[in-house]
Amino acid sequence: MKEKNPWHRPVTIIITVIGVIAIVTLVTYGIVLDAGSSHTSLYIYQWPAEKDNNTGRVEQKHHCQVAGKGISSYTATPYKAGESLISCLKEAKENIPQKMHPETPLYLGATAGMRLLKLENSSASDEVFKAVEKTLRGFPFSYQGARLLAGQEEGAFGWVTVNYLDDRLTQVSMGGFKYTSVHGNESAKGALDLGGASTQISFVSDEYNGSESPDNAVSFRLYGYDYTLYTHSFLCYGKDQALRLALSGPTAIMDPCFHKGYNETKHYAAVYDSPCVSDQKPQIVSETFIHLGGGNFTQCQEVIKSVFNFTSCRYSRCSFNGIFQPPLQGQFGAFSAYFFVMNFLNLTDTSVPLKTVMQKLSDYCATPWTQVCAYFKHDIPLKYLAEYCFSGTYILTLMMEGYNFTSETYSSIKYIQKIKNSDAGWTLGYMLNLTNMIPAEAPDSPPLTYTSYVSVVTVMAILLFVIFILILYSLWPKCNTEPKII
Ligand SMILES: O=c1[nH]cnc2c1ncn2[C@@H]1O[C@H](COP(=O)(O)OP(=O)(O)O)[C@@H](O)[C@H]1O
Ligand SMILES: [Ca+2]
Repeated sequence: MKEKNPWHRPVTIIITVIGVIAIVTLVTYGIVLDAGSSHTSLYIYQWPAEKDNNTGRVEQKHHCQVAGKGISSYTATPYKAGESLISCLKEAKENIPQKMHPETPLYLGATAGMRLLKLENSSASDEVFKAVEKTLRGFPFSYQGARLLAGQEEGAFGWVTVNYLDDRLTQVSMGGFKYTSVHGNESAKGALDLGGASTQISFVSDEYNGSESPDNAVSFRLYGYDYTLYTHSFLCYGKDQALRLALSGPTAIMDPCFHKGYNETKHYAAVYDSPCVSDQKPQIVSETFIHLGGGNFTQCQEVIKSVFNFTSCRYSRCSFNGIFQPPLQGQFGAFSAYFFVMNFLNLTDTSVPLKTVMQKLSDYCATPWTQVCAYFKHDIPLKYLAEYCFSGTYILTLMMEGYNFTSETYSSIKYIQKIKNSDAGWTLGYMLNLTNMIPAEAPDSPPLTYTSYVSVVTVMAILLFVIFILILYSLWPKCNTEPKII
């Protein structure tokens, strides 16, 4: 009979131990492309493969900014919208292990730029989506669709992201365990998202159950707790479209929202080729106008106020343009362009009194363009630089006049870019929803945290291995040192 190799079993055990550790530390990935009005971003998320239904486990692994403009700008050459995504998708291939590619879900969500294009020319928007889909399908990931997000979805998923990353979705950590606790409305944080073509406000309010203006209600059941969220997306009130609204009046020539000394010849088409303002196009023969800066914060505020309509409200209370809004409640996270603009202006600290914030912005707006340009032109793209006075004034006016924040409640807003290394925005909430990552019901018993789980399995595997070696050692044939009695 053939003798068994005594090393077979330890080798098998070592392989098993490595296998167990590999399984528990396996990582799953997901990709979401945010096709915004101004540009597209690709985000890769990762999370441990084994599901323990805990919150706060998904994190952003990689971010790639697509070169060029948003996909809605490629109406004349839709195939270029698809091509523009290739380099970021290649980066995604490099950042995700090859064997995981086929099971990595890939989503693309388009927001207000494509919403406007659909209004303007729906067949052009179909062509852009087709081109984008063709490119996405050409990559080895698990393509899950490219679609237009409704404004409510954009607002609601932004809210989910912020509250998920902030660990506010009804779970608290205590001594290594996560317990479900009745957090709900008291601890949920509102979300304010400012884009180029639309802006979203989303929050929970004890005074809103969805019965008044049901179009603004989004209901979730997350971790066993029901939330009814108030959300509204204002199309045309992102900062780029709002600038067009502000420019499209008689004030277009001497613009108080631009620095003194700013003097640019612009095409009327560049202002009016958008459904937000196309009906206001002046009947003028000339193709261009001169855009002159006046650098006056107070006058700029007045111009911006004029783009909001406060005249009619058929509900108990409204924000603007006749849109219902319940009373503001709790803290708010303000992200995307809110952060970019206020961060540039050095005004992200909301514990500073609002009066001081306004004074600083007023001083900035009054700074001559030559001075601003000389100071920043090497670090900041000129387009952004020229618009920061307008954008800062727009943000404060939107918050104070539009959404009814006051000098007291202003400090409840926090300007945020990232939470725990993940960007604040709708993409993470969108993926959590589509991958069913957030369960409706809370786990029955307090589960072990992932780290504790991996530690316990590892320690047990090592212990088993040591015990096995000891047993093996005890059974090993030994030289008998005792004198043999023959
Ligand atoms: O560094 C920056 N400074 C100022 N604004 C920025 C910066 N980076 C991005 N933005 C602005 O943020 C906004 C992002 O909007 P996005 O492209 O997501 O549109 P959407 O959400 O309305 O579809 C745009 O107005 C863009 O110009
Ligand atoms: Ca956006």
